[in-house]
Amino acid sequence: MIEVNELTKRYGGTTAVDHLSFTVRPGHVTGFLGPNGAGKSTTLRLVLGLNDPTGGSVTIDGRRFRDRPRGLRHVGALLDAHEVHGGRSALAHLTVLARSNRIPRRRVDEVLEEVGLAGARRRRIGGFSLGMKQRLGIAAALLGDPPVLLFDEPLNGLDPEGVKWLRGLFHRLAAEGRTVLVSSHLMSEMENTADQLVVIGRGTLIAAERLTEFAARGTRPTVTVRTPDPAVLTALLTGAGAEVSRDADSLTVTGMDADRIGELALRNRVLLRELTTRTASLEEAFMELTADSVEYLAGEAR
Ligand SMILES: Nc1ncnc2c1ncn2[C@@H]1O[C@H](COP(=O)(O)OP(=O)(O)OP(=O)(O)O)[C@@H](O)[C@H]1O
Repeated sequence: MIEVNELTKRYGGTTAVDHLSFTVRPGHVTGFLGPNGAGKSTTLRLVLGLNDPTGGSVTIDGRRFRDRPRGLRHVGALLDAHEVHGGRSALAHLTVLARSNRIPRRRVDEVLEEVGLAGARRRRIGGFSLGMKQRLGIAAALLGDPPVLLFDEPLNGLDPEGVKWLRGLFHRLAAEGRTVLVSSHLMSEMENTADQLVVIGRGTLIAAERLTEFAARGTRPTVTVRTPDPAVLTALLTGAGAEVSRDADSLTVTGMDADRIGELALRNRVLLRELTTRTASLEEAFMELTADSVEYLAGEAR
């Protein structure tokens, strides 16, 4: 279990992580989501003890990561796929890691096979594509067969087949009872990957719940109605407790379902030309929830 407690990290005047608290449990794939600059990478570095917090604490199974001997056997992490020695082969890179963590040599062959790099094991990493580097980073994370795994934007650079494979791997690792934390800035990437979510914005917690709970809360359906009598229908709907926004002959209604809108219209002899229920996508719900914490907006002053 990873416990993040009132974690804070400041860089000069920038507060990257701000009194952040959440728990990541074993047996689940937990998606760690937030827009660019939300503080995801900083948090993962603090979990791994690569940086010191300004305040608060992080523990893994009750202990700080750096207090553990042979770290890779307890926590495996992919942080930055480019942080590898380009002159080495995949085989040499993993062998060095295995030796320094006292991991048996046979694990190197097993993880190379697992991530699909067995055929490229003797090639220089410098010539690897981004997707291949991601696979190598995943191999390194798996090397110590650890119960806790952290992945920072692991789907970056993978082709659709690679994404499918990695999702399957995450599910298997979680089903084996491991703790799996996967960061992304795209809800669409997490939709079929994670079953738990931790959402942050500007270094603070926005949501920590099951994906299904997030979906139920964030994707309130709206109904689009077109009518030649928009003013009359708007008055009827708002009178019955719905929220209505109007654009010419088209109304967008929340807080009332299509069946009830249809009944109200019929009873009051208002002609309808369209009655469409629309459920916002998870991605839209995520964007709405994090809108206030997006740091860089293209072409728009905030
Ligand atoms: N070493 C550093 N020195 C100064 N500021 C930093 C440093 N590392 C991170 N920051 C700042 O902290 C904030 C959070 O950055 P972080 O990389 O953790 O976000 P992120 O959620 O991982 O974003 P992304 O999705 O873009 O990778 C940003 O404003 C960033 O500029």
